[in-house]
Amino acid sequence: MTNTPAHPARPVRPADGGSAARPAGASTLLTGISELWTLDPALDDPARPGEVTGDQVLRDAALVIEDGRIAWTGPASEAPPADAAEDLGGRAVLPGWVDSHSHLVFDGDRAAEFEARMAGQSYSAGGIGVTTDATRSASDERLRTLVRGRIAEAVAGGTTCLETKTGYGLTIADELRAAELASSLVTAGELDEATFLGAHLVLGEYDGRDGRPGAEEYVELVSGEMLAAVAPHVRWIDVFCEEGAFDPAQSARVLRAGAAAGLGLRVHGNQLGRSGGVALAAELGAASVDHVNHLGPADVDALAATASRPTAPGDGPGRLAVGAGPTVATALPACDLSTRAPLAPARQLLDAGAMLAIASNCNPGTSYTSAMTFCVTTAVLQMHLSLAEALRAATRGGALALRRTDVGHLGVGARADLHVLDAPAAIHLAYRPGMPLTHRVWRHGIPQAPTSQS
Ligand SMILES: N=CN[C@@H](CCC(=O)O)C(=O)O
Ligand SMILES: [Zn+2]
Repeated sequence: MTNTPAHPARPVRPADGGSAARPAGASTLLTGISELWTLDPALDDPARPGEVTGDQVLRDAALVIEDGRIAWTGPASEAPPADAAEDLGGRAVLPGWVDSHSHLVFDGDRAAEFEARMAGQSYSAGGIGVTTDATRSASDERLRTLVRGRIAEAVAGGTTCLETKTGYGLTIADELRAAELASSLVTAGELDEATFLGAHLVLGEYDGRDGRPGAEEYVELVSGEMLAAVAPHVRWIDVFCEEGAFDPAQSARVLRAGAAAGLGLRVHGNQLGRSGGVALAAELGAASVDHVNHLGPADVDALAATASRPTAPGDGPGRLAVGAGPTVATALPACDLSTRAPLAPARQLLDAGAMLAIASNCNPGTSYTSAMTFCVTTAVLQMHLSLAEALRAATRGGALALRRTDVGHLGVGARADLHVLDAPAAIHLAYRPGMPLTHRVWRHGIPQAPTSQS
């Protein structure tokens, strides 16, 4: 197998600027696909949940996009006619990455903090306050421009489904502003999921000294008035359950209030130590617990035990109920490297039977990158996952963590979110680390701006 596509991409019919320009109902046939990772859930093996089966990867394949959805996949020799066609030149096609964990609503960077860390300092939650100051000072317009720029970066790297969190406002007004921004971008189809993270840090203004309110009063605010203001704009609530942030009792209080408000639960847990976040997430039925660097055997067992929890239909097409199903363990490889933390034991989690996702955790403190491809590469090279395991975790795994069935795979009816590689096989993602392998991206069936020479 060579490391270049079999032949250059060649439009079979003239490029017309994308399906956005085509009439509704127009179909596009993509051929020249050397390897098509459909990861079609209809072909899952019930005896091996969480694994990629042979039928879920097609060779010499084709697919049809219609109305922003996958309308057909199969062998190229059996491809049906379509209104337009494009030859992808012998490239591999994957579902777009599902990045189930990012913090894109912020201003400022923390390069100096990062540099100090590379010189030996350890990460602590306190830096969140630095970003909170910068974010509060940013105008609405500036914040929107920054977030949209970060989304564009993520999409250029093959991400087509993106969650993001509030958490750098930490007052009612500032958290509401971040939630409204995220929610407006979800409505516009630029983001996919929005999460309330008022429980990110107890700022110094809640130190309980000299008549100032204390941490418990902040927890009261987050789970009361702040939650009430933000909840209409988000689907999820998250909490940073860690020493220096929120302890398990405080975290439980916030999460229970979120659940009572109809939100799904997410947890930042066991990042800096055995914080109790994993146990809490499993106990409360969180959809995901993220970081998971410091796990004891009981944590691994608790996550694995949730894997058989059934999901339930949600309140819209492509959505599952937020409160049913496994607690997905979400590894954040770029964050682990950027904080010089022990890598999350993804191999051990998979071997134990836990559900796994991989996400970027893009944020200015611990992981200033949205490069999901880098995360997948790292998971293979450093966390000892197979390419299929890492690829699945960064697509289907993320979708499960977000309780979505419309993304993370290319089964018929799925959102037409495609990641075309400048390579004949997906293993090149790990075989050629760091190379710009994203050739083309389709999101909602719409081709995005080309990202590499064809
Ligand atoms: N750990 C908590 N929150 C972020 C970091 C936030 C920051 O340091 O600004 C994370 O997921 O790593
Ligand atoms: Zn995070």
